[in-house]
Amino acid sequence: MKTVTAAILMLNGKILIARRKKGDAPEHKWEFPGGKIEPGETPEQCLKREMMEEFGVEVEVKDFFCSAIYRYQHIEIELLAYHTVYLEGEFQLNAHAEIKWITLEELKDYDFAEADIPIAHKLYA
Ligand SMILES: Nc1nc2c([nH]c(=O)n2[C@H]2C[C@H](O)[C@@H](COP(=O)(O)OP(=O)(O)OP(=O)(O)O)O2)c(=O)[nH]1
Ligand SMILES: [Mg+2]
Repeated sequence: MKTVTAAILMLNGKILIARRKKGDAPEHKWEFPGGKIEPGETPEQCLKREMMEEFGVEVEVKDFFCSAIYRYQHIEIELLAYHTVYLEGEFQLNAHAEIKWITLEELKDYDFAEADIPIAHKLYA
């Protein structure tokens, strides 16, 4: 099982969501950005690194929010979601098709990766 981190990033009352690229399974789905933990990394270090790699922004990783385990056809992942705070940097799209800032109410209108659905529900509840 792969452990994957995901960022819950709120700014000005909106939450960041990112759409996966074509060819990047689960392709075209929306997610809370992040990525796989590398050897020797804490989840917090991983998420800070991923936000820099994927968007060129600095974040501070705060409290753990929730986790979800999901088995895709080729990979089983444990997704660890953390609250994060934006620190600095202009958002660049280094790894995603697009990003959006949406209200929590709007989460239900987006087609999220299966593993993210419980996280989105918990945020909206
Ligand atoms: N980061 C992230 N990955 C997710 C989410 N939901 C979900 O199913 N995944 C899956 C997709 C992948 O199978 C796996 C990790 O994806 P990833 O593509 O972000 O990994 P990574 O940034 O480390 O990228 P790479 O080095 O593997 O290219 O977790 C999510 O909300 N955030
Ligand atoms: Mg990623």
